[in-house]
Amino acid sequence: MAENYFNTLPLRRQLEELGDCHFMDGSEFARGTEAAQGKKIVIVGCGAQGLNQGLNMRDSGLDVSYALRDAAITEKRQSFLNASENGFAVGTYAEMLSSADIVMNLAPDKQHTSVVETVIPHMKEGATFTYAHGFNIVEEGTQIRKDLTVIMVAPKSPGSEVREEYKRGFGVPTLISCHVENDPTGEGIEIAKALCVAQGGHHAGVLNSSFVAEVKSDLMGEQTILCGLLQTGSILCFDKMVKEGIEEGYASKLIQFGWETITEALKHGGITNMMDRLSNPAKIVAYSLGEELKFIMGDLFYKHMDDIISGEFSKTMMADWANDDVNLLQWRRETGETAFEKSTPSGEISEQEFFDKGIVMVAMVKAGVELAFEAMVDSGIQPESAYYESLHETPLIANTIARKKLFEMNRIISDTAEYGCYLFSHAAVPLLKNFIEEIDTDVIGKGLDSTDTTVDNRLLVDVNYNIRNHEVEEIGEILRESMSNMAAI
Ligand SMILES: NC(=O)C1=CN([C@@H]2O[C@H](COP(=O)(O)OP(=O)(O)OC[C@H]3O[C@@H](n4cnc5c(N)ncnc54)[C@H](OP(=O)(O)O)[C@@H]3O)[C@@H](O)[C@H]2O)C=CC1
Ligand SMILES: CC[C@](O)(C(C)=O)C(=O)O
Ligand SMILES: [Mg+2]
Ligand SMILES: [Mg+2]
Repeated sequence: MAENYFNTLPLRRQLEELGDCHFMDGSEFARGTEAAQGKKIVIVGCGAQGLNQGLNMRDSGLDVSYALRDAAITEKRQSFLNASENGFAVGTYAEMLSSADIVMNLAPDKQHTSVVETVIPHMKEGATFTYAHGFNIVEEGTQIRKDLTVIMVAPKSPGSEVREEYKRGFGVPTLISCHVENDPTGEGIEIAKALCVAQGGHHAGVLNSSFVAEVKSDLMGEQTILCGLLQTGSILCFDKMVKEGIEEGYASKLIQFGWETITEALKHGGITNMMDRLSNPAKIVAYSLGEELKFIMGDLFYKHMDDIISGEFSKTMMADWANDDVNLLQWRRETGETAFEKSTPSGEISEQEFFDKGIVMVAMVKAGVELAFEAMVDSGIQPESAYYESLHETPLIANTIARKKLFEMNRIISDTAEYGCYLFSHAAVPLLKNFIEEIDTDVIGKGLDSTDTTVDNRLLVDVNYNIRNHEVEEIGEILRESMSNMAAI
C-alpha cells in the first residue's frame, strides 16, 4: 500500500497545505460554467452525492451521464435505478469512460483505490478526474497518472441538501481544490470552479483550498460535532429522560426534532442567536453547562484532531476496512438497538418548547461547535474552513435526524463519517456518564421553574460577552453576511 501523502511532506509543506484556504469573491466566478461546457462529464457512482450533483449539473446545462459497475447495471441495483429513472444515459466503464473529458469519482471513500485501479485505465490522455473528499489522495497516498488533472469539488453538506438548496435557487458552501501533484495544464481550478457553479455552490460561499486541508477538517467535523456529538447527545438525553420518568414518546420527540429546531437558530445567527432563544436564567444555566462540557470533552476533541493529523485515525479505519468492516457493522447494529432508535415520537411540542426543555442539548451544541472549531484552528486550519465544518453544517446533519433518527443520519453521511461518528460516540458516552447523572430534568425534559426569572446583571453581561466574542461567532458573522449577499444576487 502507498504511504500516507500528508506524512511524506516536510513540516513546512504540511503547514502550508493545512493553512491553504482562500474565501473566494463572487467576481471569481464570472466565467460561470464555461470551463465545463461542451465537455462530456461521466459520474462514477450514483448514491448520496452522485445522483444529486448530477441532477444539479444537468439542470445547469452540462452534459452528464453515469458509468456504473457491470453488476450494478445487470442486477438493476439502486445506483442504476437512481440514474436511469432520472433519465440519464448509463453505461459500463468500457462504454462510457474513454470519451469522457471529466470523470467524477462519487463512490464511497473505501472503494476509491478500487475505483482508481478500474476507472483510470479507461480514461483518455489529458482528461480530468475529480473527488468530493480527498481521503484517497491524502491518507492512502494514491498517485494518479500525471497527464490527468485531479481536482476536488466537495460540498460541505449531505447530498440531499445539495439538491434541495439548488432547487431553491441557492447552493451549499463548497470547497474546491486542484491537487498540486496533478495540474498538467494549469486549468484545474477553472474546471473546479465551473463544476462548483453548476452545482450552485458559488451562491453559498466557496473556499479555494487544498486536498490536505479538506481532508483534515472534514474528518474532524464529522467525527465530533456534526455526527459524533449529535449521536452521543441523542442517546444520553433520551435515556436520562426515560430514567427520570418522562413519557417515552415525548422524550423521543424532544430529541428527534430538537436538534433540528435548536440548530435552525444557528443557521440564522450563530451560537449567539441560539443562546438568545433561551430565557435569561436558562441562558446562564446553558452557558455554565456548556463550559463544563467543554472541560470534560476537550481532551477527546483534541485526541480526534491529533489522530486525524497524524494519520492514526485513517490507519485504524483502514484496518477495519481490511477486516470486513467488523467494527463498523457491529457499531451500526448497536446503534439500531438503542432505546432512542426504537422509540416512537408522540405529542405536540412547540418551537420555543424545544429550547426551554432542551437546555442541555443547547449546551451540547454550543460546546461541540466551539471545541471542534478551536481544535481545527489550533491545528492550522483556517477559521473559514473550521466554521463550515462545525457551525454551518450542524443544522444540515440535524435535518437528517429529524427525518429518521440516527439511522437516517448514518445512512446519508459518507462511510468515513459513519465510522468516525461511532468512534467518537463510543468514547463520549462513558465520558459523559457522571455529567448526565448529575443533571436534573429542569435542563432536559421539563425546563426551569419559570416563577423566578431573576438574574444577576453582571453575570448576564459576562455570559453574553463571552458568547458573542468567540472566534466562531466573529467569522460566522462575516460568512453568513456574504452568503446572504450572494443569495440576493
Ligand atoms: N454522503 C455525503 O453526504 C457526502 C459525501 N462526500 C463524499 O462523496 C463521495 C461519495 O460518497 P457518498 O455519496 O456518500 O457515497 P455512496 O455510498 O452514497 O455511494 C454509493 C455509490 O457508489 C457506487 N460504488 C460502490 N462501490 C463502488 C466501486 N467499488 N466502484 C464503483 N462504484 C462503486 C455504488 O454503486 P453500486 O450500485 O455499484 O454499488 C453507488 O452508486 C465520497 O468521497 C464522500 O466522502 C462528500 C460530502 C458529503
Ligand atoms: C458530515 C459528514 C460529511 O462530511 C458531509 C455530509 O459533509 C460526510 O462525509 O458525509
Ligand atoms: Mg463533509
Ligand atoms: Mg465527510
